[in-house]
Amino acid sequence: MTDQRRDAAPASQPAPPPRPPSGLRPVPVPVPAPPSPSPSAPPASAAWRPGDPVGDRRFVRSAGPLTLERGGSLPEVTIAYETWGTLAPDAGNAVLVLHALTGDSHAAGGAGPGHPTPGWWGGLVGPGAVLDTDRFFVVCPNVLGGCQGTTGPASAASDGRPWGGRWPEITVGDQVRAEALLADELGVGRWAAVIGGSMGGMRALEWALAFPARVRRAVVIACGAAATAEQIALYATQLAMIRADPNWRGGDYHDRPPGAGPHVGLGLARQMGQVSYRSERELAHRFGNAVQADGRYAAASYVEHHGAKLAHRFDAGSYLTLTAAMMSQDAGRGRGGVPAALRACPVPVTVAGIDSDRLYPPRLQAELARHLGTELRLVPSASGHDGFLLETAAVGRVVRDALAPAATC
Ligand SMILES: CC(C)(COP(=O)(O)OP(=O)(O)OC[C@H]1O[C@@H](n2cnc3c(N)ncnc32)[C@H](O)[C@@H]1OP(=O)(O)O)[C@@H](O)C(=O)NCCC(=O)NCCS
Ligand SMILES: CC(=O)OCC[C@H](N)C(=O)O
Repeated sequence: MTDQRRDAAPASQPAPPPRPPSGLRPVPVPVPAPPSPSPSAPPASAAWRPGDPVGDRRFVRSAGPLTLERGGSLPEVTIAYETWGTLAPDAGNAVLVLHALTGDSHAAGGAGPGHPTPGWWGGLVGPGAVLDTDRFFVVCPNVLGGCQGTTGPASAASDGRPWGGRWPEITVGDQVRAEALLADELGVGRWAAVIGGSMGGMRALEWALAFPARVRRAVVIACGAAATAEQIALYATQLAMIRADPNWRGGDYHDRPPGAGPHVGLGLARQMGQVSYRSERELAHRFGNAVQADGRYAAASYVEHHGAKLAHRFDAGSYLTLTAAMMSQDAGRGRGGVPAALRACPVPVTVAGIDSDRLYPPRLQAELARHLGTELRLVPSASGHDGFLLETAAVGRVVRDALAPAATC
């Protein structure tokens, strides 16, 4: 596989001089850092076999093609994943944890080789934790279309060149069918639970609908049944920002020199996304209309920081294909519509939302809960949508309650 972060920002730029906030500042240049080879890609060595470890990650490769919902297929799919705990002989203790848009397989554990940051749900996974690894075998795969080891636009296609602009449109259903290949490989016939937030929640729901016999319980957090007009509008604008970057080149930039990718467009898309991930109240409280010593609005500086940070660690092609998959999310597609699909779901589903979430507002989880015939758990948080990552104690209680019946099954 190739370097999966070719859109990473170029090396050192001098800090711009302070200027008065005009609202018309030029496009910010991402914070400098030398692009490094992706720590997540499987070794290119011919000796590499599926399952061989890289850092804490392991990899499986599909035996054949993955047929895609929108047409076409991926001839071969590699899935990067991590596990914690021990799989019981009957495989009945396996729990699938699914990450959101820019997460990865590192749900728990410290930073280290292959992992620039600690696990994104570290408070929930571990010995004695809600997802008690003395009891459960926890599995977290990197999503199809991602850039942390699983096949995505930055990966090599059959001709050895990056997929780039040839990468096909994928859906949430395709992502889940790729994850089912991993379950097969691990020998997990039925998950004790499938759990996810945001884009991970969409996949947890899809697992329950597409593979009900393989899911004992699902926990669906901070998402809806189908993309809303506002989400589509926000996402479409973010995709346009990436495509408007001249370095996007129709998606064919992965074999260009490091730093020559569309990191400006990706950073702008993340800036916009970042606003939607947090609550208006939180931004007002944290930043108000304060101007920093460098002359920038604190709120602008904050989103620029997040845009720059993502441009260093994520692939623009992955951001685009994953965002497009969320835009096309519709749990009722091919199932007679959302109400019918949810009413027919035989899997017990726990539905939770973040009370200040403006991107996936609680009305969406209320709709899910109503049609699924379950109650809605609302997590109080000032942090908006990102509350599913930040409110680990409250989210942990939701997961703990959902898993309680598993002890007696
Ligand atoms: C988990 C997550 C929601 C963080 O939320 P958080 O802790 O509330 O963080 P905040 O929104 O307060 O942002 C903090 C950052 O903004 C910076 N910041 C705050 N105010 C700022 C300002 N006025 N100007 C510039 N930067 C500012 C902080 O310095 C900090 O920088 P750092 O993250 O580089 O240390 C976020 O990291 C995320 O979305 N992660 C993606 C999911 C994930 O974990 N992926 C795995 C990564 S491999
Ligand atoms: C829509 C979605 O998956 O949002 C996730 C936001 C989170 N901060 C992330 O970067 O993954």
